[in-house]
Amino acid sequence: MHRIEQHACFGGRQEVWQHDSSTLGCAMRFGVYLPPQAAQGPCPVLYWLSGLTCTEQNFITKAGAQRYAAEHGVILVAPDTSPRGEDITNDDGYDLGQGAGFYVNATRAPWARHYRMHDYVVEELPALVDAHFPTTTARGVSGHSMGGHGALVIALRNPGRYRSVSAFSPIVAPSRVPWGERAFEAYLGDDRAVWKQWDACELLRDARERLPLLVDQGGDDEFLQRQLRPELLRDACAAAGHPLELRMQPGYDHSYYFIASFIGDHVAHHARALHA
Ligand SMILES: N[C@@H](CCC(=O)N[C@@H](CSC=O)C(=O)NCC(=O)O)C(=O)O
Repeated sequence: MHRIEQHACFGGRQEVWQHDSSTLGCAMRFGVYLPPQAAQGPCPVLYWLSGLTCTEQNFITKAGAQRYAAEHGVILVAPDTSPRGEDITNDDGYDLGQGAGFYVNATRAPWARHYRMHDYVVEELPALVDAHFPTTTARGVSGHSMGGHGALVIALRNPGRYRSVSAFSPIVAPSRVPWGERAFEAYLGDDRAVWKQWDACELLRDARERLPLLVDQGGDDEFLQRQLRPELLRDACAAAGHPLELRMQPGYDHSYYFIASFIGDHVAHHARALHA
């Protein structure tokens, strides 16, 4: 593993690292923000999962989260959104292949060989982060859009592994919207029963842990009705008795301007659980 960027930032350091991933079978990059408190001792980690078309750069350059991570003494880790490389299967569309890993473990050829973003985010990356940086065992997970889906599904599939979860504009029911249907058919095949294992609204029914969900959704989001459908999450949480704070934010779109406007609330939400 080697460092490819280092910048002073709010008294701490924003870094980008590259390593060879055994899970994905390719080189991967991730951003890590080390708050000033990390120079004195271990800090908890908030994992951020970005959306379609993103790399490790979008969140670290656009969300403005470092200010709040420095305030709360939280390490931020932001991985890329898929395996990458010329020899890695891709698609011409922005919503499949590189930049669109959907945080699942693909089971279908030709995707299954490299597209294992769930295991990368849940197993390999935290082990690497914990070995190289001053971390405590407390972890939270958050993300945007495809990454919001990833955060919800990863928390629901792995009870006990995360202390907090939140999402911006998440794809809450990928089995029922075009982005998710296209990705799941390619990565998982056409058996929709299998898709349910990767769909937050389905997983909520039998969740073994009831971590409170904080979700922000822009009211003027261009993807609101066709791809995101937050009402399905509201209904699934109500039916399962799962705690949800769904905040509709009038006038906000799907962009990182929206994320930057409310990321402080999300970092504070995670910090409360991670420092408890
Ligand atoms: N029409 C866009 C679609 C890509 C897009 O909007 N990506 C979002 C996430 S969408 C859901 O996962 C994003 O975060 N983009 C990067 C950014 O910095 O804003 C296109 O064709 O690119």
